[in-house]
Amino acid sequence: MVLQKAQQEIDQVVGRNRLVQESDFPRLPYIQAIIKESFRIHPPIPLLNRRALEDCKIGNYIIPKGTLLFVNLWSMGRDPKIWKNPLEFQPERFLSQSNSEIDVRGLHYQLLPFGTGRRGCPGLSLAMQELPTALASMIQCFDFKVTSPDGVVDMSERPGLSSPRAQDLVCVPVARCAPSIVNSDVR
Ligand code: HEM
Repeated sequence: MVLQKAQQEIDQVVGRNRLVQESDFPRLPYIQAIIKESFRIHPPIPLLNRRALEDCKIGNYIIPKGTLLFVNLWSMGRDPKIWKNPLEFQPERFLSQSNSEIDVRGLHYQLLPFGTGRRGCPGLSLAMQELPTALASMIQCFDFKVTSPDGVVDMSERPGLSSPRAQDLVCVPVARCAPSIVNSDVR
């Protein structure tokens, strides 16, 4: 299970006596893979758009000047021509030799959660500095008990600018570390 594997990684690298911190991130490849896999299957911004400034040809398509183009990140993330078992949440795919080089900085076109080029997201560095630590500390400190009767998290989405969930996620965080680690020395 993904959550247990992530907890194991954090327990091995950081332990439970101090809170995970930014400098731990390079030693937490599974957490990095979870973030990429989440971006692949649930891109926070599912469509990029561009307007063609001049006539151009992309593949076999003639794009006339002025055309509004949409890049559908959501469907690229679920395309079986690009990803094996695309509908399965498998962070391990980013640890395999063939995919381990793929990052989110706009150079690998199969995974563009922050867009790419001159209009790519200027908040990328801030987001990628904060996100891993926020996610890793939640995983380190809590188990998450799902409250639905069947124990399954419904990941379906409804239409919307930022891939909103169809059903709210309701779960109960259960502490797995002593509260004192929040005040532990940062080394
Ligand atoms: C997980 C976090 C984030 C994701 C997934 C994300 C994603 C994106 C995407 C896909 C775009 C469009 C890029 C393109 O068209 O090529 C964008 C644009 C933008 N983002 Fe983010 N973003 C995130 C966080 C942030 C943060 C933290 C900031 C600011 C502190 C920010 C500020 C902006 C701005 C100002 C633009 C418009 C850039 C332009 O049009 O030139 N974003 N973002």
